[in-house]
Amino acid sequence: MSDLETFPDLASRALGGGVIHANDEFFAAADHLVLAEPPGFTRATFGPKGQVYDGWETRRRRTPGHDHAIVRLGAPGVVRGVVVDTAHFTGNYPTEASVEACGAEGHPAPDELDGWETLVPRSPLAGDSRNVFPVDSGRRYTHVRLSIYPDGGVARLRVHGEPVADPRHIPDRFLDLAALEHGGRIVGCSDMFYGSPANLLLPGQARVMGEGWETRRRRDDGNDWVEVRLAAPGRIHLAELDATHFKGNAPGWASLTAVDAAGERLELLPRTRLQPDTRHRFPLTPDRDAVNVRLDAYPDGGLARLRLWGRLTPEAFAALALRWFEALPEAHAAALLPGVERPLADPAALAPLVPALRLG
Ligand SMILES: NC(=O)NC(NC(N)=O)C(=O)[O-]
Repeated sequence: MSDLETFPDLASRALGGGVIHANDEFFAAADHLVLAEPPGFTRATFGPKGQVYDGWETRRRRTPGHDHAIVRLGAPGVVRGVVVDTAHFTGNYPTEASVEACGAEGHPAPDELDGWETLVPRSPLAGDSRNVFPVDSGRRYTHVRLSIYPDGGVARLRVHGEPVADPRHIPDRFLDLAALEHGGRIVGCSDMFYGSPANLLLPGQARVMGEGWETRRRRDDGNDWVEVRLAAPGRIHLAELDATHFKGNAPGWASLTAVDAAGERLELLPRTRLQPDTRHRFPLTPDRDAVNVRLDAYPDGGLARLRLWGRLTPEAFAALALRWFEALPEAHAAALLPGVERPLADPAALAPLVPALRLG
């Protein structure tokens, strides 16, 4: 895994990303760009329009110009890099591509988006390849626009980055502190033989076993584990250990251990029996706030999702609100709080936008 791929794909359908516009989809629908699974290909498979591709493919241009598609990110955030994957496009890949992004308020239609900023300038592409472009912007974007020159096919567009949660979507400072879309992430794991632990933190329910975290069969006396860095420090009140789809391979037992800001360990859930194919909920009453949580699975097995519902400390909520506002693109920040200078000296300046800051 490259360094870039340790950041989640903000555009992925698995996080709720979607293609909201493409000027041409003659050969293959742009919706394929954000599918989580790697692109496939079956040679000499022809539909009514031509060869079937698992990607976005436009017709051969006979007029000047270029083609483009717009993706709404599943989790808005700071982009660290983009992968324009031309897998299986050999005689029909675009010779160049560029990527722009913007930050929008609310739920805009494609033609209402503006303030596009360049993430990747017009750059050459290789065919049947992962074309990797590091991005150094620091801004929080909600949409990206892929332009291809002059036309052709792209299998996937990966937009790796750090999700930045909107504090206005966190009522009463209560949220799933482990969720990828809020900024939770995996920082350690004993085994990911059959499935990535990052799947545990995705939204929604897994459709099949392959959408969860699964280890190989253990043949020693140890046990498997995964460690989560919470989106921000908070008090966990409900843990959800979802073993849905794991019927012959759910862990027999599980425990949860938190680490607080001082590095002290805190037992959240003692070793507890699990049932196969079951969504377990455990109300918790810890006396301290957590920063990291380790899930131990005994002895091995798989889980579909891990949710750690809890309340952010007032300081953590203020820090999260500040991070969000400081990362907004210039025009977006100015539209929300006209005349306010950044960096903000005090997060209280955000109270007109984020009333929960007043509750302290
Ligand atoms: N063999 C092809 O892939 N041809 C064409 N594309 C499709 N999808 O048939 C083309 O013109 O790029």
